[in-house]
Amino acid sequence: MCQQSKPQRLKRSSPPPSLATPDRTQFQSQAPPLDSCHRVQKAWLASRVIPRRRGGYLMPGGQRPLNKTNIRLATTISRECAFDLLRVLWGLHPIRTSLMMCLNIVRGLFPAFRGYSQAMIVDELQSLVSSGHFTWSRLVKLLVAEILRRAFETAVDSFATTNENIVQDSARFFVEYQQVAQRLRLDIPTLAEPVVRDCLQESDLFVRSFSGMGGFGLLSPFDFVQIFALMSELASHVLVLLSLTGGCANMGALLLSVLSALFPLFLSRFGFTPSHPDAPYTPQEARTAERQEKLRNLAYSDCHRPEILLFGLGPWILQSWANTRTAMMHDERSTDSIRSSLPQILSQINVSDLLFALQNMPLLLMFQSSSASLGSLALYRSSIQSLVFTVGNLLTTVRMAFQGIFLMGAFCAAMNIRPQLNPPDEEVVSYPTIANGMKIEARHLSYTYPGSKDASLKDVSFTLEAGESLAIVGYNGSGKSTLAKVLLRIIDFSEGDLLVNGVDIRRMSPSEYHHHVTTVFQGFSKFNSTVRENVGLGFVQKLGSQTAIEHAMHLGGADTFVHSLPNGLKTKLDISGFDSMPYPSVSGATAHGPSSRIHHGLSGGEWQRIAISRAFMRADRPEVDLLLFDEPTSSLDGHAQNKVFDTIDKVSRAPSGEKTKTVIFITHRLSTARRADKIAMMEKGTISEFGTHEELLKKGGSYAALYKASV
Ligand SMILES: Nc1ncnc2c1ncn2[C@@H]1O[C@H](COP(=O)(O)OP(=O)(O)OP(=O)(O)O)[C@@H](O)[C@H]1O
Repeated sequence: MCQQSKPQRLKRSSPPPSLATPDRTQFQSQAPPLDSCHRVQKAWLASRVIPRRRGGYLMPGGQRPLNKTNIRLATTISRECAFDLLRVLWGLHPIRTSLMMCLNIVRGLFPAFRGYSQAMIVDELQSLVSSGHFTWSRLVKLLVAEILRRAFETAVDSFATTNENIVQDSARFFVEYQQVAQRLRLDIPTLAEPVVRDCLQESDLFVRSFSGMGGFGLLSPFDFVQIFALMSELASHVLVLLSLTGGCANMGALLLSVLSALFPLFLSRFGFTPSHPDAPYTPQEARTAERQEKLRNLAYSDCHRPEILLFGLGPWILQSWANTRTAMMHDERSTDSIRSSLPQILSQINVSDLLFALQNMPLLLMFQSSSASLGSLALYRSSIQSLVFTVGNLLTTVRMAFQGIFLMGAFCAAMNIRPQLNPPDEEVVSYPTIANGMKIEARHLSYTYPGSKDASLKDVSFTLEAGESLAIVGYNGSGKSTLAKVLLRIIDFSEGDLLVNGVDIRRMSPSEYHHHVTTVFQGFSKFNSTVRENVGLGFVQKLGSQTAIEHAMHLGGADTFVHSLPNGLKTKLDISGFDSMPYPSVSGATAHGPSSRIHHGLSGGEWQRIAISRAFMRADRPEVDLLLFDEPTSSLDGHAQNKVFDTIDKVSRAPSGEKTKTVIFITHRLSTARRADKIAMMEKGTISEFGTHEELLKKGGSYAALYKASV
């Protein structure tokens, strides 16, 4: 299957007609050889082209017209990915899946079998009546036999449904897991590509089709089994009809039969059909569902992406999501097993359906003197109706399957998108550790944001020795944060070189590099969670350690106000500024405990202290060589600000006083900037002045002017 092979790297190349701008990224055309995954990507992309509309692409989820080109593309996708994907899904539960296929084919035979069996009953009754030896006991016996047959059918149906649910659940877990994992792997530049976003959106639709969220074109691979069932049903009806000889043209009897066929409908309208209320949502299930959704959103969220990448939260999110998903599936399965108990099976026997057995009574009475076989008449009638119905169903299913193939293609293509910042496997080098922190050499760096006309970084060059501290200052919009993101390997640069400890940063795996840095972003994340998680996620391995979290909060100056919060570390923080609504439960009580209703808001400065504490969760770890803070104290009072910079200084040194970490901070407070060993003055995307505070003052340039203005 595609996702088992090496993921494809995205590159800029000549765009397809619908992605007309030359800068747009599309799936890489690696030639030669054009491997199977790439063929799927190309076929999926081509299927979105709107014919005769230059540059026109279908919206994600848009229906592909049934034409020659799309049939060819669907065939390519099926050949390259569908069968492999089905094989992997089959491998999750080989026996149950085989059973599911067989049972579906058997279930397809039920309607014809039912009609045939009823015809036999009717014929039997006809011969009883015409022979003049009519006895009620014989009739009751036949009806009981029919009811038992129906009960058997229902039991098989129920077993098949339970089996199918188990198979579908594991398949669903598999595809959802793959999807969430892939989302977490992707970096910001990759996710910024429109074609990647569309692909992920269609892939998401495919994954959702496993949840039974129907709609046209949403057909999971396991629903394809339905096609087999329908075909076996169709074949059985055709066989029955072929086996019937001649036709009885008694219109009155046919009319009577049609009216009696409508009778069950009346019954269901007046509430005789058993209802199947949804299982109530317990508070525990509500909490699990809420957490699962929250983690899924976190994996999908763009605003949290930098910190997820930087703090390496991918595996933690994935694991936590998998735990909640498994718990939910366990709950659903136990509900299913309760449902499949004997009384439940019996209650599923449809009363109105059973009455079908009585439908032929009027016919019998009418034809008791006739030599015509009532059974064959009834069978002929029901087979014709079923045949028409089955053909209609089959056509709809095939049309949905056709659309489903393209969504499956999107899923296979999405699984093979390679994060742009990841170096090719053959070029990867490990992060080289050197003494005293991280040495950074930037040479003529330039960067333009996608879609922007002007470069945000232009010809940026500087060298920072390991253990040195650098303050980046400058006017708003001069490129300071952009430079920070480039240095943190959150975004790429278009031109120039960036060496870290003497090695090209582009040759390092970003996730490995991120182990050696910690940061506070200017627009840091506010997680919709407890204080504990908001701080502890800075070093997820210590998330369970109260001591580590307390220590980080102490360094970040957050301990005092956190201790005064109603639930201390367990206080849920409100990121929206609005109280979140409690989750309703069946009993009318909230799904949360009493304390969890409290979502506490924080001031800007308090949030900033939480973000600083998060960075301090790992700042003093030996493997962390670079501390980068983008305006970390912009909301703090002067006293707190000095304390934070004292702490940064302390953390960046060994107990002996020797510098062990490189520090970079961006600030607008020049009184703070002068604490740094070096200062970079940024103007219009470039470093206009670089040196010590004294050197720059002496120079009398932009920095000196800015400094004089600030004091
Ligand atoms: N995502 C983006 N897409 C396009 N342009 C961007 C984006 N982010 C920033 N820019 C532009 O890049 C330039 C540099 O922005 P940057 O955030 O690096 O400035 P800054 O020096 O950090 O500003 P401030 O002091 O206000 O924080 C600005 O002109 C800004 O408009």
